[in-house]
Amino acid sequence: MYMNGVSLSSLIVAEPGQSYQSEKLVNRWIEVLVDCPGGSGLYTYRLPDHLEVKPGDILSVPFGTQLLGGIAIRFVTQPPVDLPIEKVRNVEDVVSVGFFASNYWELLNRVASYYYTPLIQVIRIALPPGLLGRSQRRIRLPKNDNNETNLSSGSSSLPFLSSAAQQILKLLQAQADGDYSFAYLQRQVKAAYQGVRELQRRGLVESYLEPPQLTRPKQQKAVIMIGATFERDLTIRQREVLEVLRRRGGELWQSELLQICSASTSILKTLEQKGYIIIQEREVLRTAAVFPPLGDGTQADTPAMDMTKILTSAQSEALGVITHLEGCAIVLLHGVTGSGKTEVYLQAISPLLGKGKSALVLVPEIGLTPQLTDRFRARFGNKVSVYHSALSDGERYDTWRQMLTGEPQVVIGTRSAVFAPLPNLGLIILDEEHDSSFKQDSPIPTYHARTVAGWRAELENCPLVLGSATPSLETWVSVGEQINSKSRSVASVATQSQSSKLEITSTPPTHYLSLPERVYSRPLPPVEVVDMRLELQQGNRSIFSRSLQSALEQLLERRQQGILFIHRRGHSTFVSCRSCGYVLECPNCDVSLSYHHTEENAPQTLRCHYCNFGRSHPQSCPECGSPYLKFFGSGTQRVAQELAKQFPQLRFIRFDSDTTRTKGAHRTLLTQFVNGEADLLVGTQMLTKGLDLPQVTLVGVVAADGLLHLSDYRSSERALQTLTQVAGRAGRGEEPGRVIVQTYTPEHSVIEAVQNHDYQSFIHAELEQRQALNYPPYGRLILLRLSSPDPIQVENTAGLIAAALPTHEGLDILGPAPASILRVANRYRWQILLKFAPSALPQLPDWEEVRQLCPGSVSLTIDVDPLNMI
Ligand SMILES: Nc1ncnc2c1ncn2[C@@H]1O[C@H](COP(=O)(O)OP(=O)(O)OP(=O)(O)O)[C@@H](O)[C@H]1O
Ligand SMILES: [Zn+2]
Ligand SMILES: [Zn+2]
Repeated sequence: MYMNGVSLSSLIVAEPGQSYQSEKLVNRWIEVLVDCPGGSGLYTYRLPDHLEVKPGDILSVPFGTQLLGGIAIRFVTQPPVDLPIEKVRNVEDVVSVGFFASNYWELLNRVASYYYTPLIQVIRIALPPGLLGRSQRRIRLPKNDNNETNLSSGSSSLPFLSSAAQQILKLLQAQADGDYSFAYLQRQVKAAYQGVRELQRRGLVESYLEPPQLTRPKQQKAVIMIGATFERDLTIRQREVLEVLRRRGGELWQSELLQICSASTSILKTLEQKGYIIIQEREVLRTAAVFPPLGDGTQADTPAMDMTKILTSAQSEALGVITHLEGCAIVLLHGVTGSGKTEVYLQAISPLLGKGKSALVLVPEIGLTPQLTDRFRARFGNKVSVYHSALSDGERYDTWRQMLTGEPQVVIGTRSAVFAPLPNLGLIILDEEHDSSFKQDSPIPTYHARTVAGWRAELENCPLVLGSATPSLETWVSVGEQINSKSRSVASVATQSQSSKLEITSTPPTHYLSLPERVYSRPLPPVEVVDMRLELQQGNRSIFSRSLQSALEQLLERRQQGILFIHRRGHSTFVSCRSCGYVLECPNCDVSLSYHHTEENAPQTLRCHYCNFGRSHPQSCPECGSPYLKFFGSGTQRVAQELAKQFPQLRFIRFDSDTTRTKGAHRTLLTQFVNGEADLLVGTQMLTKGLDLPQVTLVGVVAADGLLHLSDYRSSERALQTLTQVAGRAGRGEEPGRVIVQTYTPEHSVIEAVQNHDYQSFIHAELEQRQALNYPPYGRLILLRLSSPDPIQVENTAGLIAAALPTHEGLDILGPAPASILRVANRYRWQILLKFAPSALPQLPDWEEVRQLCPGSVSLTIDVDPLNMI
């Protein structure tokens, strides 16, 4: 397999065939993963005697009328019962031995076994779609040491070869590169298959799998401004568009410009005709569509101005530890919000690239990445690529190939990027490691990128850095606990001036590194808690407390910017009738519908946040006909409406999954905000994840209560993380910040911890509770999720399974119980929770047997270490 003139197989195969799981060649049946349009899956083939195959090899197999590439997955003792033996076809050949580097193959196997998932499902997430189907088997003359095609051996014909072999050799020698597709040779030469085998045996030719050619580079329209004066012939609208373009330096992608201005292409055509702009097709590397940098260049790091920063002493101490690590180690970088963790990452990666190594940077959500990607790109230029599931197949494929070149590079991606096939990995960074989006709930494997990253670091023998201002309790216990119990006597970590570290000698070694202060010793913002019960008692019926109202007014006066955090998107969480109390519900799920009202003239809709069912908002109650329908609970839209009513001069941008649905929307909205086109950013969870906007001085939490009262054992931890993170967006620049948290339960321990910036005391109290109840990080959980369109069958099956589970000490079986929302998308859901001490693991049931208890209509997902219990 060759790409860019480099042998792919030599890159990704460390030691071909050495440490694959040793499955003995006792069976003649093998399951092969075939992946092409029209047929994707695991198929059973017969192994001819003369072929030696190991799992992980690339084979060529007949499929319909084609010959396709496939990955050997595992040997089986017999073909599936429904497949008559005479119908089983033979593996045609081995194309590439050890396609996967052995440690990568080992990683996939570990994921499969820990998450009780068939290996094929794991390979599926690791490989870009359609890889095998699009690849082509080729035959070539071997290269000599100078990488030139070795033609000498065959300049005269070799009499001991069969005629097919001679003909093939002749064809290859006549061709400049000595290289043909196997399909071509088969058309040209009779018995080409035997001929090729014969030549391969004698080492006269090689067989390899060539991935598809890069599809035509993607072209995208760019708008370029020409001429600087605006004449009278312009409408106001046209002038606006030009103004935006000018403010952005005179060049923008057309799609982006249209999005910012909410304009149509016709306006650009007119401007082009009038000679103000030109529209040009430009080539974009699909992996690198990040032009232009966020903002006007004064806020974000841009190539022109980005410089390695002089580190604070805590940063440089942390960096020193990280850069001196040898081999595998797990590092918790616990830095308060705005302490400059990203700068540590950047400087830790920099020397690696020089040594020919690559780095993997995992982030929670793609909404976060425009800023982070810009920073990395500013530092490392085109060595940076982005890999996440929202990429198109083509983009994913390009990036995947780019990684396999082995060039030292930095890959930034979301959880699935933990499988990015980077050879020569020197460092893995998992930023905002506490974030639950690193966990996949479905489909299987229900992996946690942090767990997989730990294995990967071990197998690649490189460090893993887990960064957070609010570390997860899991990480805290595995890395930070010891240092923490020591420093508990220290008054408060925030007053420690030096970073502290501790090495715990276990395998792999762990390090706790702390950045207890913000850069330039900027203070963490004071947090004011407002008791909304008192507001109401004192006659304030607005959703904004008096305190928040005056802060918003101040914001306007001082021309500063702020963020308003709301727990939910949409307008209201439910709509009900004032006359009869009827609540509008989703016909498919057991939840109420949320009211959505997107724009001035858009139709008002009711939407289900679980299955996305939508309907128009009724004029009157479907039950009693009363016209008085009332909205309860406030989402982002409602808050936006209230803002518009109470603060008409305040310009705001809504930042939630409703407004960031289109590609590039995150970037566009943030750019507008950075450029001062709005005073306030109003949004959900998305705001909490790593945004670095120095001009933000005010953060308001409209209602903390929605976060506090979720019914699972992690809700306090999660609430504190979210609130601390959102509070941490304030006061990151020169102006000090302030935070206002509105709540009906100001005495809640989470609220107190946010107010005092005291994460550690909270952790201790929380850990004690977890330990008492044997919840993670002390005990382990496995959640069996059952669902079916048939309510009776799923309940019965849940009962059957629960009864069949082994009972022994140390294994608690909770349930079966209906899920907290029984029906979603017309499927009824039941669950069984297994809780056990890690040592109980070997006595877990045989999941295959458990699966057999499920009738066809009931599906079972085994969620290992579940985070989301709904
Ligand atoms: N040594 C330094 N000197 C000056 N500025 C710095 C330094 N280190 C980082 N910064 C700047 O401080 C700001 C905050 O840094 P960064 O975004 O990395 O914080 P963080 O620790 O990741 O915060 P959070 O956890 O809240 O996302 C950034 O604008 C960054 O450019
Ligand atoms: Zn009614
Ligand atoms: Zn629904």
